[in-house]
Amino acid sequence: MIEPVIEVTQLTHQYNGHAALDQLSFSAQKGTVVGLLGPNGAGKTTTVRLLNGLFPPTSGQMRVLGFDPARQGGELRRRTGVLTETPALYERLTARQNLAFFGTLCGLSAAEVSARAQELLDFFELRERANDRVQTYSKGMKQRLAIARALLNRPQILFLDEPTSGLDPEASQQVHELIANIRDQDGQTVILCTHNLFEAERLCDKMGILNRGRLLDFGSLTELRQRHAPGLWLQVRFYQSAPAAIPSISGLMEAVMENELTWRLKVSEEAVVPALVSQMAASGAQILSLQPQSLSLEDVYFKLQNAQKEGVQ
Ligand SMILES: Nc1ncnc2c1ncn2[C@@H]1O[C@H](COP(=O)(O)OP(=O)(O)OP(=O)(O)O)[C@@H](O)[C@H]1O
Repeated sequence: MIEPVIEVTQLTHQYNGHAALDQLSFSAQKGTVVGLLGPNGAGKTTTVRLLNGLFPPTSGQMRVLGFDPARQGGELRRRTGVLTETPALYERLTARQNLAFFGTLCGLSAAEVSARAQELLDFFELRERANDRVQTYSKGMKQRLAIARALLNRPQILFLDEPTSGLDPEASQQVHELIANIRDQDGQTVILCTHNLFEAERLCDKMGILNRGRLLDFGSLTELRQRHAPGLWLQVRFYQSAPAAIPSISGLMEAVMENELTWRLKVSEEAVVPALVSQMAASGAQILSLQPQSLSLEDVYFKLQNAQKEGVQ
């Protein structure tokens, strides 16, 4: 079995008696992207701070890369990289000078700093502008440089807090590709805090959905869908005419007519689909197309958040 790089059990944190995190439990495996999703104030940033040992939790247990962050924060932080919501870069220095400065702070030698900076400038496509002051960069370039800064020490875990906030779609897409590359090429674990559900759906292998410090659920999108929105919707389009009746096979949960030639059918699982198609064809139906319609993360997310609001959870 693969050892988790992060293991959190019943983690609770209060600021001045106010609970920011309440009994949070989850784990993250090496080489995966794990998302922490939730509205403002859900507890995402607090989780990142606790996992990096910036302060101890009120209660609960954590292991990160085998360390106890509350007691071994310094050792742990040499092996993690953090991009905060407001990344600190020196605007009057160039990208290369910024990387050199922060690399030296990480304890890299002059030769290591220069080689690593060059590697990162290439990877983040900043080479051409490496000797220009950061104040002349676009927001997307600054964000790429900030992620490069977080990667200087070759961290085993990279924490990214809202890495695409304020970026335009092109710059966001570029950052998404970089995050996927970081996981795929270097086998690093990425903890991604985000409000952006499209980003989470695209990048995360597993995700935790938080609300006011409570974890509403944790899993892959497939697992979350199975738990909170079971079944599979199919859109079926017929050629010229729809059948008078949709056959009642076992596993067909709902049938809704969209228009004369289009039906939406909900089945319990994919395995039921071939029998449904055969029965419809046997009854003379001419099927033009059949399109499975997966629920998006957004559908699942709002189902969970709304259930929480209504006190169902
Ligand atoms: N230093 C602090 N002192 C007091 N309360 C705090 C502090 N930091 C965070 N909180 C509170 O803890 C709760 C969780 O905040 P946190 O910043 O962890 O949430 P978040 O999910 O990262 O939110 P956002 O998406 O807005 O960054 C909020 O109610 C917040 O007001």
